[in-house]
Amino acid sequence: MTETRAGFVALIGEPNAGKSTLLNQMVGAKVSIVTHKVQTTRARIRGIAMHEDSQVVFVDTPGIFRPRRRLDRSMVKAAWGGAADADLILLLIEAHRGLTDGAQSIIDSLRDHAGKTPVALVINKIDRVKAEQLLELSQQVNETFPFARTFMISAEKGYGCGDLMDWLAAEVPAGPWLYPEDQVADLPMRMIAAEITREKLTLRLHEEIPYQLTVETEAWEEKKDGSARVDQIVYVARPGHKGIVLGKGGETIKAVGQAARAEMVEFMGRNVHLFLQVKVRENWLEESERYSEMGLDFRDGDA
Ligand SMILES: Nc1nc2c(ncn2[C@@H]2O[C@H](COP(=O)(O)OP(=O)(O)OP(=O)(O)O)[C@@H](O)[C@H]2O)c(=O)[nH]1
Repeated sequence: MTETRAGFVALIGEPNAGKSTLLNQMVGAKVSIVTHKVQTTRARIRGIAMHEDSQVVFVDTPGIFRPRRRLDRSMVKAAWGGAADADLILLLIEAHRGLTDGAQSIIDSLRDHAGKTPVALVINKIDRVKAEQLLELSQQVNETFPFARTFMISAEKGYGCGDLMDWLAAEVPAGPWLYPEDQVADLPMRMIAAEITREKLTLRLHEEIPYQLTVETEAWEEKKDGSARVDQIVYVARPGHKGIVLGKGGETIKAVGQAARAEMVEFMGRNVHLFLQVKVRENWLEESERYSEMGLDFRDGDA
């Protein structure tokens, strides 16, 4: 019997570094929704890649950025918690932007938060620069932190992604798979569906609220006629937000539901019946139970 391996890989980087694009490339499906809107992702499982006998579970974090408001600080804390709990961390930087202030501040935080978790530097978007520039940048960034490895990739074109995947598959710890093989196919669909709805909410609502809401696919039922019934709950952090998400006479949630359903139909290529409910869940960021359901453990909360 061959030995199985499995582990969590946290993707960190400035907004737009290409985390979602890389995930899509590695997982081989449109698991993570690529959007031009910044900071749309929060710590959670974003995709599972099976590579030979390894199961690599990618955890995406919100754009780790410098906190300005209180909410941002708790988001950043959660993001770093997700990163430190992972088996490996990938720091994505953009080749053409180089070592930006934002990237530098993430590297500074890595010193405080990464602990013993190995961090690999992933220089993305190499299709946008010349080779000399790349070597110089790699050297410059490597002087700032003891990265376990450096990869130069183009997430969009797939360059270098195979080597990165080989490395991840070899580096995750030996052990049983975290998700049964037959669930791996199903789990992303539920996550994709939740992500689609969250994206529609983000596009429709004011700036502040989207970071304080989360969407979960509660139930997924396969119908005899080939369609799927999808029940989702939109959790908001404050009672006052419920009304905003619902909108006047339920207008907002209805429009979000229609847009999300249309995208799900297109994505899955079959009919979908989508049911959305809005519930209040205060302090959801601290709810470790929810996070552990997603494969993350936020027990001590001050990682
Ligand atoms: N030229 C080039 N563009 C890329 C590459 N990878 C990603 N992009 C583009 O960069 C933009 C941002 O990519 P995303 O994958 O959404 O970035 P992200 O880090 O997930 O962003 P957030 O979720 O907002 O933090 C998109 O327009 C991608 O098409 C690459 O290798 N080369």
